[in-house]
Amino acid sequence: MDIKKQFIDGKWVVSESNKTRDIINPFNKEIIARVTESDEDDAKLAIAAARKAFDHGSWPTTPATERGQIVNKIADLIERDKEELAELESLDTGKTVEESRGDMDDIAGVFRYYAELADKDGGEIIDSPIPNSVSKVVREPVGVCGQITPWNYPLLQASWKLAPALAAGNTLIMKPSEITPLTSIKVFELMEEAGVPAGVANLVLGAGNAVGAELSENNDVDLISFTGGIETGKKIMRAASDNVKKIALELGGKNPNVVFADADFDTALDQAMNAVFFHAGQICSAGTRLIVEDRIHDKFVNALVEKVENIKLGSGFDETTQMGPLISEEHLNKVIKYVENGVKEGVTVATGGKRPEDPKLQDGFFYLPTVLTNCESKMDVVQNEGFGPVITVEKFSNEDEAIKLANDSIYGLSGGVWTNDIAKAERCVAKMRMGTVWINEFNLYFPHAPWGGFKQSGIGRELGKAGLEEYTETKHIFHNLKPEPINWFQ
Ligand SMILES: NC(=O)c1ccc[n+]([C@@H]2O[C@H](COP(=O)([O-])OP(=O)(O)OC[C@H]3O[C@@H](n4cnc5c(N)ncnc54)[C@H](O)[C@@H]3O)[C@@H](O)[C@H]2O)c1
Ligand SMILES: C[N+](C)(C)CC=O
Repeated sequence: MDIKKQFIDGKWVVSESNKTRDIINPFNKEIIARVTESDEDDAKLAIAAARKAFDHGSWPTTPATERGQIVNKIADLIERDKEELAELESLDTGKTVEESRGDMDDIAGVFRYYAELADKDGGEIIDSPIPNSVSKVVREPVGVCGQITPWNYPLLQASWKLAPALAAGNTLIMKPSEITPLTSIKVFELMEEAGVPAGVANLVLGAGNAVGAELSENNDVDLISFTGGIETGKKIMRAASDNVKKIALELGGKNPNVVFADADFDTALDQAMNAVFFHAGQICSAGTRLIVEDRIHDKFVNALVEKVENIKLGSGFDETTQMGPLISEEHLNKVIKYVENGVKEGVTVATGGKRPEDPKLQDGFFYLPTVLTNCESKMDVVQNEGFGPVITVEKFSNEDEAIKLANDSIYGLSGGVWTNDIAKAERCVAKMRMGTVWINEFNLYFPHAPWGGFKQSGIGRELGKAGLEEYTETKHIFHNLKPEPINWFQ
């Protein structure tokens, strides 16, 4: 089997360590690829290449329009190779190819959005309070950016970092999750084809505690942008403090989905299911905390259980599959323990709560879609991010109680409210402490609107104009048109 390589200073190379890692298909545990395993030394080489390209290369000062054209070309190439990319993503993650195709459309859209935005901020003239002066504000690239991504949306999360970083004129080193590097490798080939100069975009592969830690602590890195779990985020924050790097953190969520009795029942039900069982619940913004008004609670739960029991599990390459496996054995075991713990806390398993018995699913990391009822806000199962196909259900009797339950979390990534009462919806979302709130919708995102978390769900924003600003420094330039001595010290 060919060894897939890392990309440093415009060259595809194997790690000096000569170590490799096998990439596993979570549907059947087959080895689908073998990749070079980068280590700290590879990360240092990649950082040095990015530093050189930033300090001495042309990319930061290339006209923004030209940078935008290259970013746009990357979008063209992603669209050209969409099917190959989608199949790779599904092989690597287990998600259905249909989902992966949707991801690839979103990803191309992200590159196009930032290509378009690249030359739109020409700076700002300030009305200077000082006579005979010009005061202006410009935005410049931050410098060398370390970018670390998770396994659940490998290329989508990468695109949210790559596209704005390149459009703003930075150089970068990306480290994808060691479990799912395949589409990132492919997109670096496309970036090379699109004309991104050598050293501007570097790719290292390998473990977080080696390569990721080096990117986070190295003094030649100016910004670290991370998407992943809260505990890793805390480590990165600590490591980044040595040279006071800029940090952008997109962390987990434990997202409330509040359903009032006056909501459109069938739509709220369908979307509540989609909010958590899509991609087997391995979504930061999954609506894992269902909070239902007591008047409809039993009817809603019964209907949910009936629908959930019909979800079809299988290979992401089977067109009839609705839900694939979890990403790995390690993660499956975490989900099993998470539900077991809930049972010890006193929840009722309304459906699921175990691995499927279907003989065709025994080789994959499958877990049945699970509904847990009789849940209380203080329980670990309600507070901790299980990151699997598991929904907890709580009930409320009035608006204040619904908001209190929704906000009872260390996280603040996203949340939804279902009601046909417009004023009630607006009152609720005004009080919900989350970076994204949906009214009569769940889990929707697009490049134009910012994404990120309140509270411990993160720092900073991706997507939208804010996602580009993360990759810029603001500089004030003051020009005295009539300099004269001050004579203070005479
Ligand atoms: N907020 C968002 O937009 C968003 C999006 C996707 C995923 N997530 C979160 O990601 C998590 C799931 O992803 P995961 O399991 O891959 O997360 P993770 O934190 O285990 O790993 C994420 C990345 O960090 C690297 N890493 C691990 N230890 C490191 C260290 N010490 N220093 C530097 N890097 C290190 C990993 O190798 C991987 O590339 C969930 O919590 C999910 O909510 C958040
Ligand atoms: C940010 N999102 C929703 C694309 C993936 C979260 O895991």
